[in-house]
Formats: sequence, structure tokens, C-alpha cells
Amino acid sequence: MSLAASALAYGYPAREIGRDIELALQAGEVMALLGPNGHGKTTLLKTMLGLLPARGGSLRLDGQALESLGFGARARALGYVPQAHAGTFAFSVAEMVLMGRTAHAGLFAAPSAHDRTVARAMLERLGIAALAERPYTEISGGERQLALVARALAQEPRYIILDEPTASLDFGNQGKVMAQIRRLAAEGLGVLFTTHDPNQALRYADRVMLLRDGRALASGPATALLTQDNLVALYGSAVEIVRDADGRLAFLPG
Ligand SMILES: Nc1ncnc2c1ncn2[C@@H]1O[C@H](COP(=O)(O)OP(=O)(O)OP(=O)(O)O)[C@@H](O)[C@H]1O
Repeated sequence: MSLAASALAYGYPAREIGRDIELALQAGEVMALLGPNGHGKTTLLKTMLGLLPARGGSLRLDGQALESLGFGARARALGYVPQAHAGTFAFSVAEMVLMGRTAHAGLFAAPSAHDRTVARAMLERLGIAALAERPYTEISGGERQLALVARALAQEPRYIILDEPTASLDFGNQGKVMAQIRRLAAEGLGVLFTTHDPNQALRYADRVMLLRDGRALASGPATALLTQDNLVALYGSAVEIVRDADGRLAFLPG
């Protein structure tokens, strides 16, 4: 069971962003994608989700060509947490999360009691049940981010792809969301997330891909690849390293 890219080239109609991507996200594992701003992380995620057409190579979802699957089959399998955005329509947070169930119920079907139970459980899981009746447009950026994670979980996907899931979260909520990510993998989901924090990748990811200029500088076990030399090569700037008495590492920029 995997979401796999082979010789993948990706980008926009008028512009290639990256190529030669070999990636197989297995069920039950957490993979982090790291790279400098503007080097193709979001574009690669959208391509893996089938939201942007691949420019070359292949994508397979549990062995089947991604493009051969209908929208519904893809939506049931792949959950997406985009970067938090302001949102335009004043749906309540509960309604927003319930929309995650449309992959199961169909766009025009009324949500069932089960759909409502799942959506409610995900609000509680993310600690935002108290926001259920608030308009999505009137909650904070971090609260929106938690609601987007709850919506993707309400979909009950087999793989979940998160674009900077902790970017606007406070310290406590960063830990909560990352703990959820590990829990989802323990429950059998494949999890792929982008982050600008190598420490987060080191702590929570099994494997990492280091993306520079749209290509993989390296891909493999997080503990083996997250080294000072690799991070200097990835970001093109100085990286400091600190080590505690037990030998645990942390990276600092500059
Ligand atoms: N719709 C688009 N059409 C054409 N080019 C785009 C489009 N969206 C993004 N780009 C370009 O694609 C490149 C990669 O952008 P992308 O958003 O994938 O980078 P990223 O690594 O996710 O960046 P960040 O860490 O800043 O979020 C950038 O040069 C960006 O300007």
C-alpha cells in the first residue's frame, strides 16, 4: 500500500518546477518534505494529490494509476490540509469540517447521522469543539489550521498530505498536531507533510525528502539525512547544531 511517484516531473502549464522525483509514501509512515521557499514543495504536494497534472513520469495510488481513478476514489483516499487561508464563505467551523464527509456522501447528498458523528469526533480530537458554531471567517489563523486538519480527518482518508500544518500554530498546538500526525501513522495512514523546521522532521518523521530546485537532493531515513552538512547544502546558509547530554540533536539557523 503506497502513494508512489516515479520519474515524476511537475509544475504549471507554462513552467516546469521539478523533475526526477522518486517517492513512495507507505501506509503507516510519516514522511517530511523540506526545502527552501519557492523550491517546489507545495507544487509537488498538489501533483501527488492529482490537483495538478503530472508533466511526466507516473503516480500510483495503491498500485493503480492515479489519473485512472475518478475524483471520488481519489477524494476518499487522499486527505489534503492546505496552508491555512482566510476563507470567503461564512460557513460555521462544524459545517466546514462536515464538508470533509462529501467524499463519502456525494456533493449533493444530505449528511447522515454518521457523517455528523465523525465530524464532531474530529473537532474534539483537534480540541476545537468549542468553535463548532463560530463562522470559519471569524476564527484565528491557527484555529483555521486546526479546522483544516479536522476536515481532512473527517474524510477518513488512507493518506494525508499536509502543507506546513503547524505554520501558524502556537507552541502547544504545534505539539498537539504533530502528536496527531504520529497517531494517524500508528493507525495505518501514510502521512506526508512539509515543514521549514528540520527539528520537527527529525522528531516526528520516519523519512525525509530534501527538495532543492524542484529535485530531491536526498531522500531516506530522517536520522541519517538530517545532518548539518545536508541542511547547509539544502538551504545554502549556515546551520548550527546543538547536542544534549544524551546525544540528542537540535538545529539552529545561522
Ligand atoms: N500557479 C502558479 N503558476 C506558476 N508558477 C507558480 C504557481 N504557483 C507557484 N508557482 C511558482 O512555483 C515555484 C514553486 O512554488 P511552491 O509554492 O511549490 O514552493 P514551496 O517550496 O512550497 O514554497 P514555500 O516554502 O515558500 O511555501 C515558485 O517559483 C512559485 O513562484
